[in-house]
Amino acid sequence: MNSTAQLHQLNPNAIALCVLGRWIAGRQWVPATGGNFSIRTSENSALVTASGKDKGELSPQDLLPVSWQGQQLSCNGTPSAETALHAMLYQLNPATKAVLHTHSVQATVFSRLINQDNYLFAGYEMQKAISGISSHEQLLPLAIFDNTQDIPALATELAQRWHKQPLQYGLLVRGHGLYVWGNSLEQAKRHLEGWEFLINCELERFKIAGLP
Ligand SMILES: CSC[C@@H](O)[C@@H](O)C(=O)COP(=O)(O)O
Ligand SMILES: [Zn+2]
Repeated sequence: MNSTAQLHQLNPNAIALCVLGRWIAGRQWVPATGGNFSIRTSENSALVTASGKDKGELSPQDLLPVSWQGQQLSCNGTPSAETALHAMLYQLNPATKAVLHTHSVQATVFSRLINQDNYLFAGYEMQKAISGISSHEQLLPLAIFDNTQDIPALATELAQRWHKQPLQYGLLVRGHGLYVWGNSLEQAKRHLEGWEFLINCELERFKIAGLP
């Protein structure tokens, strides 16, 4: 490992991200090496989890320095297979400091029950867990994208949709999982819990009231 990589991994946020990974894994949201995480280190770089790692057992050396120029990524190692989506989220909003991707059963099932490319949450106090939302009466959209193994294509689609309407700190990939982000690691964690809570509420409601 070169000295720049070692310096990045001494970043206190790198340790905080490893700790958060254990917390997320404890909720069964990253089974079987699923999911990936990153924290921004500069305008055009981030530490990204190495591909194929158990995200509940990360140590700082599992966070790889990645930099980007548009869709061009560079890294001395094999970062997450979904790094292009992280890089796109950082490029779409310079304030974004952390990105978390999870594979909870609930988010995965919910994403398969919704055929539209957006689902509107309304009426939940917990919508206020998402930054910018101040009332349960405010509509809160969650964007849903079809899954693909072509992650650069998904990143391009994300950018196209974002330019029409910026997303609200979360998106679902159908049959795959949830992405959340935030202006700090703590905010990204709050968005993760918030979106998971809202998705669970709607799933419970569908069981009683039927699908929308
Ligand atoms: C367990 S397969 C899941 C992967 O295909 C992918 O969706 C994922 O989230 C983890 O990939 P990774 O390359 O480890 O970041
Ligand atoms: Zn994934």
